[in-house]
Amino acid sequence: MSATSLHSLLVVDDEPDLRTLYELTLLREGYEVETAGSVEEAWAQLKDRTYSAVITDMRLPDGSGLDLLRRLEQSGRSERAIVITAYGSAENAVQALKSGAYDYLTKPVDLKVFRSVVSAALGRSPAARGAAPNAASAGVSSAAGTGSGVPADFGLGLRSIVPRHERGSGALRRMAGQSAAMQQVRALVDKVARSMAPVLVQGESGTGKELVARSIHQVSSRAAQPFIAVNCSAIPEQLLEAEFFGYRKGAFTGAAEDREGFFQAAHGGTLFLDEIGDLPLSMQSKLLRAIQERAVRPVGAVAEVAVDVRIISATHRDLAAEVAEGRFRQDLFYRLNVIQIRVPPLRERRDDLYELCARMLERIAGEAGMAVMPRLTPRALDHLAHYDFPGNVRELENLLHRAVALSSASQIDIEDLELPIAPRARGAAPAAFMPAWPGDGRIGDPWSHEPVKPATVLPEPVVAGPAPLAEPAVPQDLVAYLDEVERAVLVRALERHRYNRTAAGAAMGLTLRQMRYRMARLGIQVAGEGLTVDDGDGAGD
Ligand SMILES: Nc1ncnc2c1ncn2[C@@H]1O[C@H](COP(=O)(O)OP(=O)(O)OP(=O)(O)O)[C@@H](O)[C@H]1O
Repeated sequence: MSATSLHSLLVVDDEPDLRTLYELTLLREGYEVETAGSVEEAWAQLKDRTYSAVITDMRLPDGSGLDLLRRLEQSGRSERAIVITAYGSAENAVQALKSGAYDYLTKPVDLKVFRSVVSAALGRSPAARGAAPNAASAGVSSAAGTGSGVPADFGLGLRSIVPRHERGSGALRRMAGQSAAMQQVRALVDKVARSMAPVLVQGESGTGKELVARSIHQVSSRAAQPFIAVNCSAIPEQLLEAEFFGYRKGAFTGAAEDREGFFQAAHGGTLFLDEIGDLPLSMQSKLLRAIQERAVRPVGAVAEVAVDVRIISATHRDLAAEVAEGRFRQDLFYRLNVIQIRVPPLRERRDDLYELCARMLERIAGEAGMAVMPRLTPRALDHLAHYDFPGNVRELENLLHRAVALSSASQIDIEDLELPIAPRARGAAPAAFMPAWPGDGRIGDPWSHEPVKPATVLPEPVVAGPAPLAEPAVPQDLVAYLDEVERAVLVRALERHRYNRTAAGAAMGLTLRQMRYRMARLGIQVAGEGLTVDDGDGAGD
């Protein structure tokens, strides 16, 4: 018995010829197949037994495929559903996905696509597709264009491929925040992970859109397959087609070998298209075609290659407005926006700030191998509470990284934050920041070393008014700034290791020789039971 015959399928279509065609195709794949010609007939069979999947035509004599889908949903059945819709009826396809279909097929059904959609629905790995593009396998991104029209470095805009060891883990757990908004995001992630429906993640820069996309992938049945993240805005227009669809050797000057594109690299998995709103119109129509046909034609190739890819896209733009302005194709918008997840900016979910700080500080400290997790003083947290975070969670993350590097003690105070707003008069964090995190003083509590109950820290509720907007700080002298960061880190490491240079260096992956060099360069000297630091001009290179 082959592995596929473990799967039983119910095919529902009222046209006998098509029914037979589908049946034969599936039997040849090794599945066990039963058929029905109407909604009621199908339902009667479903009452008798469970199938692995139901493949149904949309138009049936006694109702529609959607009726069958709803019944399956309402009775909590485990079958995955695939709906076959008439050509060009995007509305029906979208409707089917929204009603819980795993995927849809359009007529006339391409049997290759048919087989691959069914096997994806059953959680079988698609056929191996050869190697990913070079840059892709290196997992590197480069935003530099060549300007010559010749793609010198394929993989432009390619942000990452989930490394094998990270697959199926992490992103959802990493997503912090218990605000109503984040709970809704999590619930949606869980719901949409079960289908193939395209998802559009909308939100300002740095809100966590990619984290949402990774979470969907990791929760989905595609988790063991690649997750390819692409930044559409980083790819020069003339390279887009080759980057997305690949190319054949000799297709243009410099094409010395066949190369697969993002679609082929994501085969069986998820393709995350970040900044989709930045794709030029010409590429939008090619992308639409690839999504509709589930096939791509590499530049210079004659034949198309079938691809099984789930698309998740993201944008910080209002895509509906872009459509109205004629900058984004309506039909593509319709295809991508089957399910929308909006990730709110940090200032709209201020309740999450406390937990975010706690989790990030814990992670930063863990990554840096610090014995004690640095904590925010109440003053510092109050200060953060009055900042609007135009760069959202990413800005908070960067700011905490910098603060950990700059603060010489295990507490992070206002000065270490370097926020571009003036500190308020000494006071409490506003009520809007009442932590949803249990302030129990454990390692995850960023407030202080002591167990602090919010009520004792927040004597009087203050309603957070709109915080003044300001440009994030940019150092006026980057070299001096980075030296300052490095100096603070070295001093802290030396203090932690009782001024033993070998131990302090080893803790940071430096040899004694490297440590000596850096200390000399930054004017740090061990003097008896302490340090002298000369941060003036004296420190030679
Ligand atoms: N809810 C969260 N919990 C923990 N970390 C988060 C959360 N949201 C975002 N982050 C972290 O913030 C950083 C930025 O997130 P991400 O890259 O997903 O944002 P984005 O919206 O995709 O940004 P951009 O629009 O610039 O591409 C990442 O390091 C991510 O891990």
